[in-house]
Order: sequence, then C-alpha cells, then structure tokens
Amino acid sequence: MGNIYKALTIAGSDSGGGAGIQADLKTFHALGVFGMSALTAVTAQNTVGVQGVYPLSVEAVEKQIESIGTDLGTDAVKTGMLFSAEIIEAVANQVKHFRWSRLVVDPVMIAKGGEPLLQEEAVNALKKYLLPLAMVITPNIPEAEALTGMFIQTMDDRQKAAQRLYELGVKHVVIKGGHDDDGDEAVDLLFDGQEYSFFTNKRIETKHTHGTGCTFAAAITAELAKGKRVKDAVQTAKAFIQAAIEHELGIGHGHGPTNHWAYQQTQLS
Ligand SMILES: Nc1ncnc2c1ncn2[C@@H]1O[C@H](COP(=O)(O)OP(=O)(O)O)[C@@H](O)[C@H]1O
Ligand SMILES: Cc1ncc(COP(=O)(O)O)c(N)n1
Repeated sequence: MGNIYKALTIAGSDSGGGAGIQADLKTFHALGVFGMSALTAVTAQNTVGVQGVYPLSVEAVEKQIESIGTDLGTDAVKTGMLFSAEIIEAVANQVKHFRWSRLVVDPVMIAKGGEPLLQEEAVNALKKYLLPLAMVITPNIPEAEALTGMFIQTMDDRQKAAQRLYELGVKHVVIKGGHDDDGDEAVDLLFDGQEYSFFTNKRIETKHTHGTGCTFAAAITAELAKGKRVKDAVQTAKAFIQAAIEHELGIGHGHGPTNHWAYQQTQLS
C-alpha cells in the first residue's frame, strides 16, 4: 500500500445521504482518500426538505475530534454545518490545538428548502474564530452576502466580496456560482489575495442539486489531503461536481442527491 491520505469532515448528518457528512465521506472515498467524521448535529432530512435538526453537545463534538487528533491524525479538514457559535468556537480551538492547516470551511447556513442549519448569531463566530484559520472558504452567493453584508449581483460584486473575505484572514476564497442562474454556465470564482481565477462549466438543467456545495468542498478537501495546490484542487472539484450533477440518479420525490461515483466512472472509462 502506498501513502494513505486522510481527511476529516466536521459536519451535520443528512439522513437522506445526499449532503452533509454522508456526501463528504462518499466524495473522499471516490477520490481515494480515507474519510473520518465528527458529527455536529443530526438532521432528519430527505430530498423534500428538513424535518428535524438535533444538535450534539459541544463536548460530543470536541471528543470526536480529539479521538481523531490523538490517534489517526489527518491531512486535511473540512467543516460543513456547525449549527451554533459554541460549536464553532470549540472546533476552531481543536483545529488550532492539532495545528491542522489544510482547513476547508464550507460556511453552510441554510438548506436548499430554506431551513436554517446555522443559528443567525453564529455568523459572527464563523468570522471571528474559524475564517482566520481557513486555507479555503467556499460560500455560495447568499452565504457570501451574509458574511460580508454586501448585495452580490455581478461578477464584479463577487470579486469585491472575495477581497473582503480574504481580509478576514482566509487564504483562498471560492465564491460558487450555482445560485447565479442567468446564463448557461456555472462559474466559480477563486481569489488567492493576488489573482482571480474562474472555473466554468456548462450549467446543467436539473432539480437534483441537493448536496452540490458539500460535495464540491469535500472534493477540494480530498485533493488538499493528497498535497495538491489549491488551484488544482478546485479544478478537480469542479470536474467532480460536474460529473456528479450530470449523471443524475433521479431518486426521491424532491431535489435529489448528486451521483458521487460518476467522476470515478468517467475516469475509468
Ligand atoms: N445546475 C448546475 N450545473 C452545473 N454546475 C452547478 C449547477 N448548480 C451548481 N453547480 C456547481 O456546484 C457547485 C456548488 O455550487 P452552489 O450550488 O452554488 O453551492 P451550494 O450547494 O452551497 O448552494 C459549484 O461548483 C457550482 O458551480
Ligand atoms: C446536514 C447538512 N449539511 C449541509 C447541507 C447543505 O447542502 P448543500 O450542499 O445542498 O448546500 C444540508 N442540506 N444538510
């Protein structure tokens, strides 16, 4: 066996299997990375919506991270749904304690159906404690608006928002374009403090986009765990999410999950 790369996801459980911890672990696995998890909350969720949110205690979150940090260690870390300011602060302290530098923060706030996955007052904790530790942050447009207080309509606005997030201490800002549905392309913007890069693919006409954000950020994390540069990791993640959306599974009665094994299959064929 060659080198085993490891990645840890700190996020909520999606019982429906399309987003959250489940999407992250499937994505790590599909990219050949050993996945580990620390749950922050359990959601009763499916393709139709979120039927319940049950946060874990701060102690339960801390203990899971400690179990991983004191034994297996990890090459990269991703955070997703963190639910509260208390959990955010605890996670930031653990990341610092174990000196985990390859940290991808997906600032999950609201599920596609509109249900809150982060308490409103926790947005400030995200900015204060976690963003300064992040190697990469991956907000969608509404999340970038909540973090910056800006209204984002044009690509120029997005570039300004990326600059503001960079000033909060994040080393690389990716503002995703899934929500910008004018036009026939899905464009993601990356800012590294110096230059802007654009990752563009054809926009796929589908309602099955549950978990796209989680999957995309998990793919970046898996590639960083292998030691890849951020720009290359984002490039692979963009190809991964495109394949996952394109080869849709069509399961459930609402917004279905993406296909986490499609990228691997397209690579093999
Ligand atoms: N219909 C689509 N066709 C192609 N790519 C998409 C589509 N919707 C989202 N994406 C891509 O999926 C990733 C997640 O984007 P987005 O939907 O903005 O995030 P979130 O799920 O956090 O709201 C981005 O790379 C985005 O460009
Ligand atoms: C537990 C959990 N975490 C995150 C999301 C966001 O999903 P998306 O990737 O569609 O924004 C979700 N719906 N549920």
